[in-house]
Amino acid sequence: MDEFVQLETLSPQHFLSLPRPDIIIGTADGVPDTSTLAAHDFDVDTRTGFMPPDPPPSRLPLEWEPWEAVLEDALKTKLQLGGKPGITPEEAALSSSWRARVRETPILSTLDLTNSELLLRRAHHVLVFIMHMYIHTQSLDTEIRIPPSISIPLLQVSSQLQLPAVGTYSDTVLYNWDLKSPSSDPIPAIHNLRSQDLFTGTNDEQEFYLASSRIEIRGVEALELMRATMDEMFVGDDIAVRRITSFLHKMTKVVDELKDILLAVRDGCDPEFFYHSVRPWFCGADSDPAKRKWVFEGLEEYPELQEPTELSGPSAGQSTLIHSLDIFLGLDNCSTQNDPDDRWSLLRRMQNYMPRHHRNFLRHLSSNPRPLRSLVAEGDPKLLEAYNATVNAVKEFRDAHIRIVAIYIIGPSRKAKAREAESSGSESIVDENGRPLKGTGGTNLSQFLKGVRDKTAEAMILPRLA
Ligand code: HEM
Repeated sequence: MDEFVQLETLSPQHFLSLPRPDIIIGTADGVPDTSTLAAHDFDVDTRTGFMPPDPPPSRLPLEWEPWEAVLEDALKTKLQLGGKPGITPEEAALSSSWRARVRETPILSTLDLTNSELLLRRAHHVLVFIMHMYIHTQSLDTEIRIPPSISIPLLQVSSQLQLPAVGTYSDTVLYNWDLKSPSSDPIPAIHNLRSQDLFTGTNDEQEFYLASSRIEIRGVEALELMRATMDEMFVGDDIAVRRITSFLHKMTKVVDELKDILLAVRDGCDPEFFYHSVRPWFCGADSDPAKRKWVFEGLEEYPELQEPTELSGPSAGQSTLIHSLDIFLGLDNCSTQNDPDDRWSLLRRMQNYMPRHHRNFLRHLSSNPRPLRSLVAEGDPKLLEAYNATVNAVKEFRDAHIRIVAIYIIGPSRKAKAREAESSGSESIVDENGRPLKGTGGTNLSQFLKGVRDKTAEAMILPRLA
C-alpha cells in the first residue's frame, strides 16, 4: 500500500463541492446547508482557498442602487487622478461634478445588508471604491473630507465585517473576481479569471490583481498540504515523519510555482503605468502623499461609530495565504530575538485588514500545540532537508517579490525623480520628495521587504552535528 496519503480532488457531486450558501440567507430548496462547515473551517474553501468558491455578487439589490450607479458612473467616465500631470480642466470638472453627486447621495440604511455576508462584502467593496475615487480625484492640496453619504454606511458595514474602512486586498482581489467564460469546473482555471471593478478600467490593473488571484488559487494545494501535515504531526511516528517529508517536498514545488506566477505579472502589467496610474488609487491615509488627515464627516450624529485611526491601502501583504505559509513553517516567531524592529510585527498588523474568518484561521494555525519547527528540530535528516527546501522556496518567493517591487515601484520612482532633476545623491531609496519610499501600508518599503526576506533565510535549521 502506498504509505503516502494521496491528496484527492473532491468530486463535483461531493456535498463540499456544492456552491456555498450565503451564511445568513441560507440555501435554495433541496441544497444541503454546508454553512456550519463553512464557519467551522474559517471560510477557507477546499477548491479556492481564501477566495470564495463562486464569483461574488457583482451588484447590490435595488435598495442600494444609488451606490452602484455612482460607482458605475465613475468607472464608465474613467475619472482621472487629481494629481495627474497635465490633467485637463474638462477632466477636473468631470471629477468635480461626480464628487458633487456623491455628496448629494442620501445616507442609505445598511440594516438589511447585515442579513448577508456576501452583500456586506459587496457593499464594502462598492463604498471603498467610491471613497478612494472621491479622495484621489482631488488635487494633493485639497483637504480630505469624506461626505456622510459614504462615511456613515462605510463605517457601519466595516464594523459589521470587522474590517477597516478603507480598500483592502479582499476588495480588490478576493471578492473582486468573475469567470471570463462560464465553466462547470468546480475549481476556476487560473486563466479564466477576470476582475469585476477596476479604478482605471485597464488590463494592466486587472493583471495586477489577477496575479494575486492566481496565486491564491494555486496556493490551495499548499493549504491542503498544511492540513495533511498537521494531521500527521498529531500521530508523530516514523511513518508520519516520512509523510510530512513528502508533503514538504510537494509544498516546495507549489511555492516555486507561486513565484513563477508572481514573476509573470510582468507579461500583462506595465510597470510605469502601474506606478503612475494604478497605484495612486490605492493610497490609504497612512501613506497619503501630502500626509493629510482623512476626515469622516457626519459622525456626531452616530455616536456608536468610531473614527478610524489607522488606514493602510490594499496590499497583497494582506494575503492570508502567504501569512499561512509563514506561520505553518514557524518563520514568524523564530527569529525576533535579535530583531529590535520585529519585522513580522508589521505583517501581523496587516492581519487586521483580512476578512475576520481568515484572521481567525491564522490564529488557529498559530495555536497549533505541536509546531512543525519543533518536530523538524528533533533531527530527522530527510525531514530537515525537506523543511529547509520549503523555507528556501519561500525565501526565493520573497527574492522575486523584491525584484518585482524594484521593477514596479523603485525603478519608476527613481526615473520620475531623475526626470525632475532632483537627484539627491543619497543611496537610500527615496520618493520624489526625498523621503524614504513608503509601501501602500506606509512601511519603509525596501528595509521592510529585505528584512522579512532575510529573516526567512535565517529560519533554515542547521543539521545537528553527529
Ligand atoms: C506588481 C506586483 C506587486 C507589487 C508592486 C507589490 C508591492 C508590494 C509592496 C509595496 C509591499 C510592501 C507592503 C505594503 O506596501 O503594503 C508588498 C508587500 C507584500 N506583498 Fe507584494 N506586490 C506585488 C505583488 C504581490 C503578490 C502577487 C503577492 C502574493 C499574493 C504579494 C505578496 C506580498 C506580501 C506577502 C507582502 C508582505 C511582505 C512579505 O511578506 O515579504 N505581492 N508588496
